[in-house]
Amino acid sequence: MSSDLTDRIRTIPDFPKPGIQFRDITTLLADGDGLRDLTARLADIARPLDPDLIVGIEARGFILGAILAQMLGKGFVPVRKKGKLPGKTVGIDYVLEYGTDRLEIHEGQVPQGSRVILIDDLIATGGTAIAAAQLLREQGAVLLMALFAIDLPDLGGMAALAAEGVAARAIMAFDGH
Ligand SMILES: O=P(O)(O)OC[C@H]1O[C@H](OP(=O)(O)OP(=O)(O)O)[C@H](O)[C@@H]1O
Ligand SMILES: Nc1ncnc2[nH]cnc12
Repeated sequence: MSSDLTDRIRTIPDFPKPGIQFRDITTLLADGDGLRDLTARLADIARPLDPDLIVGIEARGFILGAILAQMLGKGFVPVRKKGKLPGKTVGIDYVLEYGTDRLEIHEGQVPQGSRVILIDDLIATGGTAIAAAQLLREQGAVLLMALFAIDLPDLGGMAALAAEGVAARAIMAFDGH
């Protein structure tokens, strides 16, 4: 837990709907020291695992994931929401609070047997990360770890990932929704 980094996260009440405390990483990203310290800590966790690829989840996982991939000298692969990728895709449907959504990657960008680290800015219920993990495993990837800047432990996402056999780490934690 890093209080310095935590202090750089802005909390916006009632966004995008009443009762949600939105943990906004843009204030940390806009702070050069904060961005350097956060990405250094992510890289310290990821580097010893010697991944082949960093896979980031749309949208804020792209920012951290691309920086992490560059720091490690590895490639970056985006997991996008339905219909955004131009090439042939493989995907997975997953259940949201209301209805379903779909995550997709470009076919062939996560080769069978590749050792990958999955990254996103935040884990809440874990639904998004679990769907992405399942998609990667369906491609035959070895999922080394899921990494997050922020965990919301009250929503149980890290526990849900553990129940799926996915190792996971987060740099910061915030109480509440
Ligand atoms: O653990 P979960 O309950 O699945 O929630 C976590 C997801 O929610 C946020 O993305 P959001 O859905 O806001 O999409 P965006 O990054 O495209 O704005 C966050 O960046 C994670 O991807
Ligand atoms: N409280 C929250 N803040 C920012 N992103 C989120 N995604 C899901 N819950 C969130």
